[in-house]
Amino acid sequence: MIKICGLSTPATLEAAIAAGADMVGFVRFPRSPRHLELEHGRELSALARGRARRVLLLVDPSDRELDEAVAALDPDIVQLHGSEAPGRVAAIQARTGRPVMKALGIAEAEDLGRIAAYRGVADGIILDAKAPRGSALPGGNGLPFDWSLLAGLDPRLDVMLSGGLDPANVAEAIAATRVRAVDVSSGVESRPGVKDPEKIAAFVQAARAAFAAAQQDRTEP
Ligand SMILES: O=C(O)c1ccccc1NCC(=O)[C@H](O)[C@H](O)COP(=O)(O)O
Repeated sequence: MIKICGLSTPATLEAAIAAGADMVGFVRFPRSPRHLELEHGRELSALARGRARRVLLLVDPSDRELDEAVAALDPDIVQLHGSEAPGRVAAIQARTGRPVMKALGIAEAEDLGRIAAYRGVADGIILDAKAPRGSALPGGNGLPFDWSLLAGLDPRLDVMLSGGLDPANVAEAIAATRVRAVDVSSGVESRPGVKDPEKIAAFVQAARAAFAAAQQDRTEP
């Protein structure tokens, strides 16, 4: 699974789909350079319908914000990138009728302990770099975390790796962590909020090759 997050123009959305992205992410967070107004989000999401899984990213949404955004973007998946507790994740699943992925910020080994509370509740877990103190954004900061922290993770736990990935490091990240899903935003941009079609294509190509190599390693006797 490859997710390109923070898409905000038809051209870059088309570039992500043409490159073979499995998921495309749309951000609703007013402080973000990737924030989409509802009508803009509705148009972009409609372009991707049936071509890639559309992920609506929200941060601690109220029920009203949730309802408005889901009605406009009609996402296939909701991604929660704030401090939503497991009970709120379950409530959002029930309210929207959509699968919910929960992002958890990771900086040190003990942060991985939070996975247990969401396992069996969230439909997917994204491990992202914890936002630096004082950062305006809870995600999308272009910062990696220490991938070696994932060495002890239960291999049956399918997580999506995020944070500071780019076309040059995604293969190393996949080889180091053995994840089967990756997520990128800043690493395929020319500046904050501006996606670069060439970087998107390079990222998807590098990730696909690395997934294929990892799969071969798993199946070889
Ligand atoms: O991308 C944003 O602007 C954003 C804003 C608020 C919450 C989350 C946000 N992005 C989350 C993502 O899904 C990113 O893809 C993820 O954090 C990785 O970002 P990056 O390190 O920039 O690749």
